[in-house]
Amino acid sequence: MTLIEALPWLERFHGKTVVIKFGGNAMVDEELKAAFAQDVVFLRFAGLHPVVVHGGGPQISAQLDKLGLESSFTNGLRVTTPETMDVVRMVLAGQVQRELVGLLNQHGPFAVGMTGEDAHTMTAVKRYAVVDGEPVDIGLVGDIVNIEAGAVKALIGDGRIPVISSIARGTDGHVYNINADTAAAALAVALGAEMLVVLTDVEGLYKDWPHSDDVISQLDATELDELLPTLASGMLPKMEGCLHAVRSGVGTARVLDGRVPHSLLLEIFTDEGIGTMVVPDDEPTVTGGLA
Ligand SMILES: Nc1ncnc2c1ncn2[C@@H]1O[C@H](COP(=O)(O)OP(=O)(O)O)[C@@H](O)[C@H]1O
Ligand SMILES: CC(=O)N[C@@H](CCC(=O)OP(=O)(O)O)C(=O)O
Repeated sequence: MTLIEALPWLERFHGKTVVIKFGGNAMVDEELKAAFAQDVVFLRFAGLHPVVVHGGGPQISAQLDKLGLESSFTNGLRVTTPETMDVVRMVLAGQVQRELVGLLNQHGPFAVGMTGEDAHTMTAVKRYAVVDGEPVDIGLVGDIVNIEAGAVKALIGDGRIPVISSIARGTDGHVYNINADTAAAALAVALGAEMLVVLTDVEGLYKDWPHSDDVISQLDATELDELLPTLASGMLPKMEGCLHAVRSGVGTARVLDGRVPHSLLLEIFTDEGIGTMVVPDDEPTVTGGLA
């Protein structure tokens, strides 16, 4: 990458909000985590407004395991008992979020951690999984029904980098566990973000997974809508989130390989788009990272 190649992208994205979802599977490697923190701080210095929403599924499962508690998933969502919820809250807000805040703040006083509970940022209602057309009770798993983006916007306005755990306050007094992809997409919409970037542990959206590893480099909302019923659990909330985002005003939604060091910078500031980019329906086909 030559530096000058970045100029059109710097011009285009200056002052724009980018919501980045950092997935639990992409955050198991120490060097990758540090490279991710560098990229996010780079975006901040380049004049963009990065906002991080993080997951931590593998880390929650590991802690449950240590405590002798079982992890079980229905349609990719963790069955969340009150006991499980305590562990989810402890691991996401107390461990994963703290670690990301620490890594970002090695570069300056930027990151401020919060959960969706803070300042009523995320409000949820109970969500049921649907199995064979029937609703299934999966405990304290929530669907976001409202976002109060004021606190996040105030942090952005103050030059900070918000780091948000996917936990929401319920209107019924409970605390809800939210899939982090869903939370990131909802926040991107509420912030009117230019871009939603989902970092994960595969190259992007595979065409015919698990039979082939051909990555779909670009598709529009209608094409994605048609593909959704064929997707398996881990990818489903990601691609549903991307679809919701581009249909609700977010410029583009991208799924990137978090295992590639600096994939975030490569995607945003170079002409070679990597991973999968979802564009709104009326967007002309483009090459590279530009949408
Ligand atoms: N069509 C697909 N393309 C790519 N990955 C897929 C697809 N369908 C299912 N997957 C699975 O989804 C996983 C990513 O989801 P997940 O494990 O929830 O990641 P994260 O922890 O980053 O949120 C991949 O590792 C892969 O096993
Ligand atoms: C309801 C639900 O399933 N919540 C997720 C929240 C964390 C998450 O989404 O983490 P990843 O992005 O690393 O998968 C969970 O408990 O695992």
